[in-house]
Amino acid sequence: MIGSQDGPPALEVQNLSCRFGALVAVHDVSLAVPPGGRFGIIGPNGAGKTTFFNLLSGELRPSGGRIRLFGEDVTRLSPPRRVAKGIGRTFQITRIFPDLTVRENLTLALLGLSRSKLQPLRRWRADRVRQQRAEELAGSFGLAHRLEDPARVLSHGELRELEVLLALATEPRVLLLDEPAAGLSPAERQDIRRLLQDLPTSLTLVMIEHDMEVLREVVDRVAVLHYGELVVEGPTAEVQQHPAVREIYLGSAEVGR
Ligand SMILES: Nc1ncnc2c1ncn2[C@@H]1O[C@H](COP(=O)(O)OP(=O)(O)OP(=O)(O)O)[C@@H](O)[C@H]1O
Repeated sequence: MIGSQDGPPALEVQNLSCRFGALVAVHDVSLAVPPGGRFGIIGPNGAGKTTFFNLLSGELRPSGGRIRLFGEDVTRLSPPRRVAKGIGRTFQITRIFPDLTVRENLTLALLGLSRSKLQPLRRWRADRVRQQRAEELAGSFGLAHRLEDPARVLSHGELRELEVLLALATEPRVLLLDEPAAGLSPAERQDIRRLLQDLPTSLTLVMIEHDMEVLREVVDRVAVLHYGELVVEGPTAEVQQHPAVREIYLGSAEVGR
């Protein structure tokens, strides 16, 4: 496994649960991801994956359990405070502003680091450090030529890349990616796979993803959620072959791909 076994895990979840009325969307889930670990979460539709992410990023409060980031209990912190502590994420539904350029979207995300969100646009442009960082980020994903284009003209694949960049702009220590390859063409999938493989090794990555090829290449361990429960967790290849997992996915192409 990538990552150190010394010290506290980058992310530790203990007995985490979330109820919506009578429905238990996440039930007593425990797992730990070491610093620099690459971790995948799979499960059929409605298994509780997005709810689990919302608990991690603070969009939802758990009904029970604990979340620790590098040993620090963040269970009760608001989403912005978790971002400040180092949890970054993308969303299944994009949060990109379509009429702003790639540069402006990135600059806005970079401004999320400070308390100066209300600076007028011309002052962002004068902020050389952030402009340089926006250019570096775009360059690292091959989006430098798109900096001055409005986000609405980007391809689906480029939008997905921009989402990852926006999350990286918050300088996360733990990055949560919600289906980064969803809806991409085979060529775009390859691009995002490469991009994810090239992320700094110090970054801890947790991603929800259906595409087993992406998972095999990017993550080293996978957890399977089913009806809100963690059914199996282990090395990607083993999990893929696990009888319980094959049964859950029986009739579905997802796990055999
Ligand atoms: N805000 C909510 N209020 C009530 N029920 C919810 C809410 N959010 C999710 N659920 C329910 O919780 C269960 C888990 O949903 P969740 O979206 O977490 O699953 P998922 O594994 O992410 O599914 P998908 O792959 O379709 O995105 C589902 O039965 C869903 O209908």
